[in-house]
Amino acid sequence: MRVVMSGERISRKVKIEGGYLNFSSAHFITYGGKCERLHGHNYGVLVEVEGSLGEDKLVFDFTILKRLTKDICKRLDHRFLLPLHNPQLELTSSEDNWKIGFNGKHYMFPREDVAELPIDNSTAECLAEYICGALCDELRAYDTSNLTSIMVGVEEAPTQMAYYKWSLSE
Ligand SMILES: Nc1nc2c(c(=O)[nH]1)N=C([C@H](O)[C@H](O)COP(=O)(O)OP(=O)(O)OP(=O)(O)O)CN2
Repeated sequence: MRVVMSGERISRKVKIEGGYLNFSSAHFITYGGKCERLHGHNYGVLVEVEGSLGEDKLVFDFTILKRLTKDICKRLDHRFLLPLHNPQLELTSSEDNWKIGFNGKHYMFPREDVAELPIDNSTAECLAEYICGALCDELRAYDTSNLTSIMVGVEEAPTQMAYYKWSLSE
């Protein structure tokens, strides 16, 4: 094993990307006082976890990380991504439906087709933050004492991606 010199810093990370780490969903965002038309994306997700080596010489088990992330993707797949906290949208729910209004335009979605998300807007940035939070909740069941950060990237298209990084310690 290599001797670490004083002042040297080692950093390690594991990354999962591709495969089933994706979801195909409908959405629109509000921005610049406007509301986009309803459309969809084939979103891709990547996760990077930084930290030191644990007892088994893993930063974190890829297999577990993939399964947890895949499960979160499944909850979003083939659904309309509803940002529950968007102040520009008028949201009305009934037992079976969500009605969404913006400046006199209205959409109605069956509840079962909707992913109700506690976010302000379904931008790639907010989706990355949501997925990161959901992943951190799931990771509570595991020993994460060696981890220093978790980053989630959400790709709307190969040309555009947003990241959210949560640092667990300095
Ligand atoms: N930083 C961000 N910018 C934009 C986001 C976002 O989430 N984060 N989202 C959008 C829209 O949702 C839009 O769907 C982006 O799609 P895009 O493919 O860019 O739309 P265009 O039709 O303009 O581009 P084409 O490449 O011609 O398809 C906007 N910005």
